[in-house]
Amino acid sequence: TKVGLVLSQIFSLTTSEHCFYDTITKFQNQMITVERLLEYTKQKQESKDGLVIEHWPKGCEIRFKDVSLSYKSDQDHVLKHLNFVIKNKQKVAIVGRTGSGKTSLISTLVRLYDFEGTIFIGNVDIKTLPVDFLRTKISVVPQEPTIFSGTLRENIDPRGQYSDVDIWKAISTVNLSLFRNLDEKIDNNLSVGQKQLICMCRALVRRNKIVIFDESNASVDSDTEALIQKVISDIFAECTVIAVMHKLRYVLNFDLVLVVDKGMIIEYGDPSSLLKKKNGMLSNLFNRQ
Ligand SMILES: Nc1ncnc2c1ncn2[C@@H]1O[C@H](COP(=O)(O)OP(=O)(O)OP(=O)(O)O)[C@@H](O)[C@H]1O
Repeated sequence: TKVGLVLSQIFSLTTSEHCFYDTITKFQNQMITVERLLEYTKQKQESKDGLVIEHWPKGCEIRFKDVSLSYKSDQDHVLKHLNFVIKNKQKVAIVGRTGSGKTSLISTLVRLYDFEGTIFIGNVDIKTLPVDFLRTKISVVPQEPTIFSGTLRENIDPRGQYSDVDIWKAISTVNLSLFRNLDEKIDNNLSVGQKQLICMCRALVRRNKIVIFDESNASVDSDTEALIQKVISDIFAECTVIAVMHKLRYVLNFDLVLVVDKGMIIEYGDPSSLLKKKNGMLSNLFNRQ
């Protein structure tokens, strides 16, 4: 439509010519949609094999053992031989320059891509679990949260598993005061921060013990940012939390910081010690903000 409008302004087109370009633009958009759908049909199906383990995970220690990842076999690795341990209930911030591999690292935990090496959660190699089962046990709050065109209830509890009381409890915990009714349709004009808070409600009702948070690159107002940090440190106190952080203002709230660069771990330790390191990568990133 925009292309049609611009063309009509440049060439001072008549209404019928304007309609013609409008139709062409719509047709082009529909062709892109068809192209995308065809791409999806070519995607390899994920294997659903594996063994469900009752009451897994008991302890939520996460252990990466020589984990590497490349998106395509003919491309360089974006994660290179990662080895680290996150203890049960620890809160870990992952930081690094743009493109260093932070989002790729957290995507391995829900097996979004095939990686080399082993990730143990609660002493179980996650490749031995059915992928759907694994994903129901880990809550992910993505950088660009998806909000379905539906009600607040459908967005927080898509499978209709929880009571109104549980859902309201989650909403009030994250202080989402915007809503009066669970069957209210969600307006897609919500801010990124508000969408992330709705994703956090999904995590809260499911009571998963592992929460992954990918901070948005978009600007989030300071109140919402503070609220998100409070949820991570206080509300998810009993969970193991891994949070990709772009803004380093709240980095001292975390037990540990893992600094990645070019897919490798450069520093891993408690934030106050790392910030004291002269010419350390965390202190350099921190001072630059
Ligand atoms: N789905 C993908 N397919 C191919 N390459 C990808 C894909 N996702 C990320 N990459 C590449 O992998 C590298 C690491 O990207 P990643 O998104 O993990 O970095 P990041 O540290 O999270 O960046 P940012 O801070 O900008 O979010 C980049 O070179 C990126 O271009």
